[in-house]
Amino acid sequence: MTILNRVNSPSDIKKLSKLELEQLAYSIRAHLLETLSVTGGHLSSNLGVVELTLALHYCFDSPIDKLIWDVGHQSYIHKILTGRKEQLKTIRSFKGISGFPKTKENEHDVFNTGHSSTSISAALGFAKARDLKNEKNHIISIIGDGSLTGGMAFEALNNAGSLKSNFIVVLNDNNMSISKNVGGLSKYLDSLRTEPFYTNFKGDIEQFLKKIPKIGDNVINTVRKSKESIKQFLVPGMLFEELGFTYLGPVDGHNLVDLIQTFKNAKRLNQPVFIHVKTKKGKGYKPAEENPAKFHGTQSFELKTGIVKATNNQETYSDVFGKKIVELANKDERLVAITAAMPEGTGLKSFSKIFPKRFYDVGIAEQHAVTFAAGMAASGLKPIVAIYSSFLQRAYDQIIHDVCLQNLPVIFAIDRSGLVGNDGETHQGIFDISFLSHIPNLTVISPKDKLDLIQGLEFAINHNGPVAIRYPKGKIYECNESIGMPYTIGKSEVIYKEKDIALIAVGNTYETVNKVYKKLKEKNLNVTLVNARFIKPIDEELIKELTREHQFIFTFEENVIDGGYGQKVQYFVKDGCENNTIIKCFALPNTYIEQGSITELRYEYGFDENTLLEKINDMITNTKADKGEV
Ligand SMILES: Cc1ncc(C[n+]2csc(CCOP(=O)(O)OP(=O)(O)O)c2C)c(N)n1
Ligand SMILES: CC(=O)[C@@H](O)[C@H](O)COP(=O)(O)O
Ligand SMILES: [Mg+2]
Repeated sequence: MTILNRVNSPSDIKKLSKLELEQLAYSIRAHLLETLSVTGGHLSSNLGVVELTLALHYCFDSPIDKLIWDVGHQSYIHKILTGRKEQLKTIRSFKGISGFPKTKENEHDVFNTGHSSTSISAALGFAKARDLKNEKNHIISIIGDGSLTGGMAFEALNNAGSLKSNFIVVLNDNNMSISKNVGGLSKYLDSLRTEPFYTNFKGDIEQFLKKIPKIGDNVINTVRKSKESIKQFLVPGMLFEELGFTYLGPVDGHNLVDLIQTFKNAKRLNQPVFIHVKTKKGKGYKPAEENPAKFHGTQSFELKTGIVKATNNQETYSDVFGKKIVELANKDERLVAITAAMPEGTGLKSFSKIFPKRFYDVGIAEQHAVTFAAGMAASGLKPIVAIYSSFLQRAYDQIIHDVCLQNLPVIFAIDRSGLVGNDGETHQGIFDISFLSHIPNLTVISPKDKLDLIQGLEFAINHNGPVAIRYPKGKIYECNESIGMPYTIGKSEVIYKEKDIALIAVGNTYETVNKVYKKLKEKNLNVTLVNARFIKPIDEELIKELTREHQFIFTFEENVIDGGYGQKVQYFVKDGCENNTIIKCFALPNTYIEQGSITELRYEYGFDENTLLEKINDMITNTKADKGEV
């Protein structure tokens, strides 16, 4: 029986001795590793915060005190300590527990997260509300060094410094985002971590200077004249002090005694406190310590060796995108690539190695990435900004105000469009068609397969204006019937042209729709099959033509129904065509879609081949019956 068996809630750890806490940290790591080696998940970040989470729950009284986890991918230990250790095996799975904090899941999850850099703002909101209500509790935001590169974190720090009550920001600094952290701030934090002098310096500046032979007295005299500037040199965390925080640290984030002492001190201060904790990403598991990025978000793996279980090395959409832009960059030296802290996920790793001077990782700063690209485009370059669909939501105004209003030739490579699966609500890329397809000047395309993605990127590079090209997570689809029709703006790709029933597939839905098409053909129905390709502008000429010869047009998209492609078609047909063609849009409901595998979610939301076929058949039969045709 391990000590973890005795821990079912945070109150159970408050009575433990130092030795027992250390044993508990060991048991938690073992439990985490054993479970995640089967389920997969965000391993490295969680291994790095075992002691930090233990110390937080030891010192504070959750859920009265509020622990707000930035991104929340590192909240697994918090989940283990708050009654969910058995459920950990269901993490990120359909109907299981979420990989992020969820208020509906547990009272200790006080604020939902998933996207980065929100925790300080949210915590400050809690703190202000507490003060207004005259309540007495502690509010703690726990943010990583990667997430601190997000602008929102600074907006919140700037706002928080004036608070006159207790508010704690814990910086979990492991020098890593998913990949190595980037930028000036990271260097600044690094300087605080690497100078042991700073770490130990707590005393009187003058006492210290006196110890320096000869130089000391002179320096003191100068210093007396300029107390602030010497503070600048010698007080660690001056940046945070200047923002109005009391800076504590750096603290060894794997030393429970130091952590507990620091949190106890921080609790006593009636003001904003910034605690700088240094941790090692992947701590306690050699393969993850050696390669934290690989185990940041991992599939299942063999515990002994750290070998990630076979994914058959399947080529993904991100891989194809990454290869193609290297090829395009070889031909066009104006092409540059930008990522917001996702070089691996977006497939830009090889580009970064081949063209280091034309590659920019700007940190977790999607808004900045877009406007940065706009500046480059305005200077004659061809920037490609590769951002996941859900993270691009952040940069809505920058897309409109900085890029599209000026009709600048920025290419938005939107990865993870559509359902992404296990990350759940915060990460599903199901809003991009709706939030992009009404923006003037922006062309929006959604390729159906590998060849189409390649052609789409060629089109985007040659187009003189902003283009958004969206493609999904996972294995690339190669369509045997791919005809590779050349790209013309606003023209769909007609794969088979008949009469009566038209199926128009948007992007990745083509794979399933193609199967539906074949089943309908087996029933000797007359079916037209179209790859929409352009979401904006839509192919009005084709749609007009289809309404003349088809009783039904069915559209398919992995996007919420409102503001989607199907509604655009419906609107156009109502407004611009004279026939009575029935348009039925297959899309996702206007809701937040939980976690699960992509296949499970497609079943759940009726997007699998059989359900679609059934619905289409029913619709055809009912309509014909209404018309007295059967
Ligand atoms: C807005 C946004 N952009 C990108 C991401 C993807 N992302 C998740 S975790 C992460 C790295 C976070 O680094 P850090 O905060 O230092 O935490 P660590 O993983 O090092 O523990 C990134 C880039 C995200 N969740 N949200
Ligand atoms: C926590 C987070 O936002 C990322 O780690 C995300 O889970 C990455 O998703 P992919 O695994 O699809 O790259
Ligand atoms: Mg980090």
